[in-house]
Amino acid sequence: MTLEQAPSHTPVLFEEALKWLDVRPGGLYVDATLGGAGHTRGILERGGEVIAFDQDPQAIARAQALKLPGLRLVQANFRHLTAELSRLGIALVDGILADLGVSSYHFDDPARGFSYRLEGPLDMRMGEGELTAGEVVNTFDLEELAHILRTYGEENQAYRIARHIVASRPISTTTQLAEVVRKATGFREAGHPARRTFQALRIYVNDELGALRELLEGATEVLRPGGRLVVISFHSLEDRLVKHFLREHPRLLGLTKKPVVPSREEMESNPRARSAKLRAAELKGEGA
Ligand SMILES: C[S@@+](CC[C@H](N)C(=O)[O-])C[C@H]1O[C@@H](n2cnc3c(N)ncnc32)[C@H](O)[C@@H]1O
Repeated sequence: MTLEQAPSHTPVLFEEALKWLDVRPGGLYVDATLGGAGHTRGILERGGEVIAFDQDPQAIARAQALKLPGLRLVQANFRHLTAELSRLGIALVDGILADLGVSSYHFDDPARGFSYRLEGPLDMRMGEGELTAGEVVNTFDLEELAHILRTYGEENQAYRIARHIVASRPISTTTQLAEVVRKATGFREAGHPARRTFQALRIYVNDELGALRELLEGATEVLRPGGRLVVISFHSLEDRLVKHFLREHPRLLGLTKKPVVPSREEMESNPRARSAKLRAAELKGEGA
């Protein structure tokens, strides 16, 4: 089964996330990444109330249609966590969950431009930002492009790929870009050679690492003492950022020495889960 064919709504590390979040009846939780509402439903089923964020209007609309009691929806980037909560009159919450990145809905919809296997426009915006992957690919200079591919894709052949991109302009679709990368790299490796290029563009277009940093900072301001922060990440850049933040923040107590990873069964049944890493921390008490 390819990534694109994975069931559209299978939440990753479902039981583990709810366990580390320590969901209690009557508690108030933030799901910073609503997506298909899988984790949100789990929290609601355990008696928690949820304020769920998603920057994608389609995710919000799908969840609205479910009319789930105990769920409040916020269409916003999670980097605005504290401002949005204060707009709702909420000072403190009992737990915050973030299941980062794009959802299977994004990969499955060729029009969103996330998949290098499905023909679509070079968009890759999760929310309503202005910058598209097409603009980056077609207007950024060689050095900028190579920097993006190296930094956010950890791509060894960044300069070579960037040179081919510049020489092949204009590039208007996902599969055209994938083909340019394939030619540039000489298709030597296992997996699709465009995977890292697509990851890099997506992270850059959505400023994923900047938003994550602000979410983590915000979380330390709105968690009640003893409240839990649980983050599931899908690539090493995110995981590194989360690991260091949880270790180094003076108000957080790390709960997971090593990241929690999916079972073999979960990895086999849901390919998207393969690279998932969960880390959890607790906000220290006032006197700690
Ligand atoms: C991996 S999916 C979450 C799946 C969800 N946990 C479930 O069980 O269905 C991530 C979701 O978070 C959203 N998202 C990613 N980054 C975001 C951000 N900075 N602010 C708000 N939403 C974001 C995406 O639009 C996507 O719908």
